[in-house]
Amino acid sequence: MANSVVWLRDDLRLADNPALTAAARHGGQIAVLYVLDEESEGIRPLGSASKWWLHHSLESLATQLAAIGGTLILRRGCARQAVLDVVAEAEADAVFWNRRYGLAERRVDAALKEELADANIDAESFQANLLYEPWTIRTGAGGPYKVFTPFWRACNDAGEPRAPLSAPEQIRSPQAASEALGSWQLLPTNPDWSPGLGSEWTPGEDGANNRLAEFFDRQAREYATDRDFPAIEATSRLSPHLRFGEISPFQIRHALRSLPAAADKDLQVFRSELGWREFCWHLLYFNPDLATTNYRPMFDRFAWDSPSTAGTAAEIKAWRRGRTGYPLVDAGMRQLWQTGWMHNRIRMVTASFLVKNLLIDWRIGEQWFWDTLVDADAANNPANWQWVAGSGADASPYFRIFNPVTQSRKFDPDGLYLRRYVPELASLGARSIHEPWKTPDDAGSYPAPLVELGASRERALDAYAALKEGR
Ligand SMILES: Cc1cc2nc3c(=O)[nH]c(=O)nc-3n(C[C@H](O)[C@H](O)[C@H](O)COP(=O)(O)OP(=O)(O)OC[C@H]3O[C@@H](n4cnc5c(N)ncnc54)[C@H](O)[C@@H]3O)c2cc1C
Repeated sequence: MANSVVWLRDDLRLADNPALTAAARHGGQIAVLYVLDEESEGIRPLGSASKWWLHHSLESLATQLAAIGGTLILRRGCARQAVLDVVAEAEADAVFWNRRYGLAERRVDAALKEELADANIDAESFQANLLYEPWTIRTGAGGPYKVFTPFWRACNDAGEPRAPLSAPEQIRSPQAASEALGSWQLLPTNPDWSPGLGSEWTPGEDGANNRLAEFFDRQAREYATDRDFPAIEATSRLSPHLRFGEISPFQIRHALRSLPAAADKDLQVFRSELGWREFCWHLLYFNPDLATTNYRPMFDRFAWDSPSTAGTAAEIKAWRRGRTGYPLVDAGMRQLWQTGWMHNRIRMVTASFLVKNLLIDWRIGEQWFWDTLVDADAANNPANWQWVAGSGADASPYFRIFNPVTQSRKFDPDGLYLRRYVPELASLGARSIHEPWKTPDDAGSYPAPLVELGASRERALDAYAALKEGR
C-alpha cells in the first residue's frame, strides 16, 4: 500500500487535523513533516518569541506522535524541495496539508500542488485553522467585508461550523532522516531571556487543552465583565496556542456548546472575539500587505516622526523597555518582555501611546510586537495595529486617543497590575500610583513622563487634521 506525507505548518496538533485524518484514511505509512522555511519568497521570518514557542511546540508534538507510533521529520530550507525530498524518501503517492491564507504561503502551496500533480502525486488541502474560509464570506455586492459587525453576522448566517475530528489512535511512519531540533537554534542564548516565558506557558496540544479547560472551569463565566481588567486572569490566553494551531477554532467553538446557558452573555462576547480573529484573516487574505501598507491609503501621507532622529530613537527605546514614565504603558511593555504576552486592553493603550502620543509609525510597533509576542500572528497583529493607528479597516476613530492615566484608574484601580510589572512603584498607594510624577520622592528611579499627555494629544490631532485637509 502506498504511503503519504502530512506536511504540518500552523497546525501542530493531532486532534481535529483534517490532513492527518485524510492520511490515516489513505492507509500505508505516514511521514509527518515540519519544514522551517526561511527561504521561500515573501515568507515573513518568525520573531524571537515565536521561535521559542515553535521549539517547544515541536518537541511536544514529537512526543505525542511517538505515543501513537509515529515520528516527526524535521527539515530546514525551501519547503517545496523539502516536501519533494520526503515524498521520494517515503515512497509516498499522496501529500496532505491544511490551508494557509497569507499570499506568499498560498503561492508556495499552489506551485507545489502543480508540481506534485505533474509527478502523479495526489495533493489535497483542507480547511482547519479558520471557521470560515475568507473567500466564502462576501458582501451583497460580492466583495470582501470592511466592517466587523456585518462580517460576523454573515459568518453566523453561513451556519454552524463542523464538529472537530478525533486524533488518529495509531499511525506508522516510514524511515526518513530528520534534522535535530536543537540544531535549528530557535532558543535564545547569550542572554537567555526566556525563563519568564517558560514559567508562564506550556506550548503544545496538551497545554492548549489545559488552558481551555481552565478557562471554562474558572473564568468563562465572568469573561464579558472581567476581560478588561489586566490584573484578573479573565481571558483564555489561548492566543499562542491558536497561532501555532495546537488547538483549532472548531474545537473551541464545539466545546463552548457544552457550557451552561447561564454563561450565555459571556460566551457570546468570547465567540465574537474569535470572530475578530476570523475578520483579521479575512482582511489579510484580501490585503496581503497588511503588515507593511496602510489599509487606508490616505495614511500614506501621515507625518510620522522620523525614527532616525536622536529624539525619536530615544522615545522608541523608552517605549520598548517600559520606561515612558506612564505606569500602565510601562507595565504592559514589561509584561510583554517578561512573558511574551500582553493583555488586550494594554495592547491598545501601549499601541495608542506609540502611534498617537509619540507620533511614531505603527509599523515600528507592529514589528516589535512581532518579535516579542508568543502569539505574534500574521493577520491579528497588523490588523490590530492599523485599527489603533486609524489607518485600518473598521478602525478606531482617530480622535480616540487612549489616556493611559484614565485607563489605569479605570481598569487597574488598586494598581495591582502596575505593582506586579513596575516594582519601583510598589510602595505608592492606589491613588498616587497612576501618576507617580506627582509624588516624585516615592517613585525612586522611575522615569519622569516622556511627553505631556495633553500637548501630545493635540499634536496628534493636528497631524490628523493636516492629513484630512491635505496640508
Ligand atoms: C496592537 C495589538 C496587537 C495585537 N497583536 C496580536 C497578535 O499578534 N496575535 C493575536 O493573536 N492577537 C493580537 N491582538 C489581539 C488580542 O490582544 C489578543 O488576541 C488577545 O489579547 C489574546 O489573549 P487571549 O487569548 O486571552 O484572548 P481572549 O480574550 O481569550 O480571546 C480569545 C481569542 O480570540 C482572538 N482575539 C481576541 N481579541 C482579538 C482581536 N482584537 N483581534 C483578533 N483576534 C482576537 C484570539 O485568537 C484570542 O486568543 C493584538 C491586539 C492589539 C491591540
